[in-house]
Amino acid sequence: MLQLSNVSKLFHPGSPDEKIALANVSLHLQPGDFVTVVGSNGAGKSTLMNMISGVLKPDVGEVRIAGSEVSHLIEHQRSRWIGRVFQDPMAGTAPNMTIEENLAMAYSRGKRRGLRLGINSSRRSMFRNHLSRLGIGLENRLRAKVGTLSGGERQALSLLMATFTQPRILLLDEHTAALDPARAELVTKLTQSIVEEMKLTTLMVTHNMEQAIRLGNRLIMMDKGRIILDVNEVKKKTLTMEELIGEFERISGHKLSDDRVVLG
Ligand SMILES: Nc1ncnc2c1ncn2[C@@H]1O[C@H](COP(=O)(O)OP(=O)(O)OP(=O)(O)O)[C@@H](O)[C@H]1O
Repeated sequence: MLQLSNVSKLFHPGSPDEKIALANVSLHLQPGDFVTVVGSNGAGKSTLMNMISGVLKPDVGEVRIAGSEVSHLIEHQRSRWIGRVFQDPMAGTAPNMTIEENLAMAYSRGKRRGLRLGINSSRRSMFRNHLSRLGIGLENRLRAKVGTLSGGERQALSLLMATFTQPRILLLDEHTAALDPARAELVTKLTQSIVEEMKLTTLMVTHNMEQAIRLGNRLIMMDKGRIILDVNEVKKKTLTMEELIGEFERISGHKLSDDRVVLG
């Protein structure tokens, strides 16, 4: 479903600020894979997500989604294949628009102009059905401005919007990191159920090691622009946090330097 082949990205090449963000990264995700991504500060996790979503283009290498080469396509040209939820609850939604307007916008994403429909009663009832699955009462607040929702409610809505049209790839960029523990757990549970139900191919960056081990069927660890550890479903089931951090230090040759790391 997703194939990165020998992808490299260098920022400010040839200058004293030169940074290797991705170094010859290859990654292949099967349909329905749910991969958690961990690593130290500056390891290249966000660059990897940006490379998949089209915010960045590789200097070298190629990106394929569902068999099509998309390396040359910019972000909005890939948007119908990709759903993304960011760390910042303000990022995925339009605060001055209502819940139903936000959902209508998400629903029309990637559709041809003529196929875009406004908000009518059948659409409203479809939105209500989707919202009720979140279990937080948003189905009764269709006309509330999104800016009035709490951070957790906004992230739940962002998740729904990102997955509304069954994207080929779902990118979760530390999407629970800015929430308090109870809200983070709620959004994590919603993520699990939506991903499982829709069988979405998912990549989730997290600084929470416990979450990285508990969720998904595969875990990759990055350091200095490379994937240094790739843990499969069987190994992940028995993996402990101590082993994961020990493996990181053994392979990378240095301590896991992550000022945001959460050990669970
Ligand atoms: N737009 C940019 N311009 C210059 N350097 C950049 C840019 N984006 C990222 N980098 C550099 O590329 C490297 C990888 O950064 P990236 O943000 O992908 O890491 P990360 O793993 O997401 O880190 P963190 O967990 O700290 O957010 C870092 O050295 C970073 O400073």
